[in-house]
Amino acid sequence: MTKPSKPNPPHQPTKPNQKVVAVLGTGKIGEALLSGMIRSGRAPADLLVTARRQERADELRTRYGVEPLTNAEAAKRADILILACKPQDMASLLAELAPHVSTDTLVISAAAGITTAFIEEHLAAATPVIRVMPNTPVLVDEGMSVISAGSHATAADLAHAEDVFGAVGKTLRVPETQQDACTALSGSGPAYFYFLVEAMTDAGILLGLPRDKAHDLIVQAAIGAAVMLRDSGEHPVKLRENVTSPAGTTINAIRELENHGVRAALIAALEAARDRSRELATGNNT
Ligand SMILES: NC(=O)C1=CN([C@@H]2O[C@H](COP(=O)(O)OP(=O)(O)OC[C@H]3O[C@@H](n4cnc5c(N)ncnc54)[C@H](O)[C@@H]3O)[C@@H](O)[C@H]2O)C=CC1
Ligand SMILES: O=C(O)[C@@H]1CCC=N1
Repeated sequence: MTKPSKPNPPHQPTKPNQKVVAVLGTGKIGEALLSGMIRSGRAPADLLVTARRQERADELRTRYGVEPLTNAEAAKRADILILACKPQDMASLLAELAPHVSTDTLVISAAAGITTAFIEEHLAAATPVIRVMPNTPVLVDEGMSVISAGSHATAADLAHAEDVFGAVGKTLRVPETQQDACTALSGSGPAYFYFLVEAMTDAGILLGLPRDKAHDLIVQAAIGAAVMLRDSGEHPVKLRENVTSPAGTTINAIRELENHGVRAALIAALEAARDRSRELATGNNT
């Protein structure tokens, strides 16, 4: 593949060292990242977005003051491209971008399953590519973004990725071989907690509580438990034991969770998510 060069004149960022970042595919995670970058102090003038529908482009301009462009224009102007389309749309997006991405553009994919090798094959040789698996709590600056370098990404490229994603939560570097597992645990992770809250709220209804009270109680229990998990330094088993009084209420609930195979269900669920991530690797899986 021939090596395209950057257009002249380049986009001028508002700060001399500020990279221009483009989000290509501004759905749920793309918009969450965009809003996070703005909250973290990036000027809307240094942020570019692309959207397939005009209505969506107008919405993003109004909401964030960013400039919606075509994918080709964004690829020409940005220093960093964040690809946030579905894995199934990745091949066609890359085909559209390839003639316009120069080898000094950092390409970051947030798509589940899609490997850095797959992206590298579609772009000019030596294009730096990084795979990142964020999660939706980037919306509240409590995201977890798991980062792996492709074969041409440098330490400076990784630092740029950590700069972008670190502004909206934590980051963790892993070998790319662990990305499918991390996608199952962390990328999809928030959904499991929402599912548990939903189910426990239903349990509260069964026990006769109004839905809003049941919801508030479970959400606060979740927040308290999460903060203790993060800050107490205690193992989760110890934290659970501290709640579980002899001949008390909690142990009766735990026995039912074990009887119903909840632990095994969670292990199977995450394995299924990991397998789906692997299936999506080629992007052509519906
Ligand atoms: N939703 C989540 O919690 C997470 C999603 N991801 C990944 O992020 C990606 C997007 O997921 P969602 O935001 O949930 O999906 P979504 O369906 O909300 O967003 C995808 C967006 O990409 C746009 N798009 C598709 N092809 C395009 C193209 N050629 N040019 C410009 N825009 C294009 C669509 O119009 C849509 O707005 C997926 O690859 C997913 O694996 C990663 C981590 C977490
Ligand atoms: O469900 C999905 O495929 C995406 C990737 C991780 C979270 N959401």
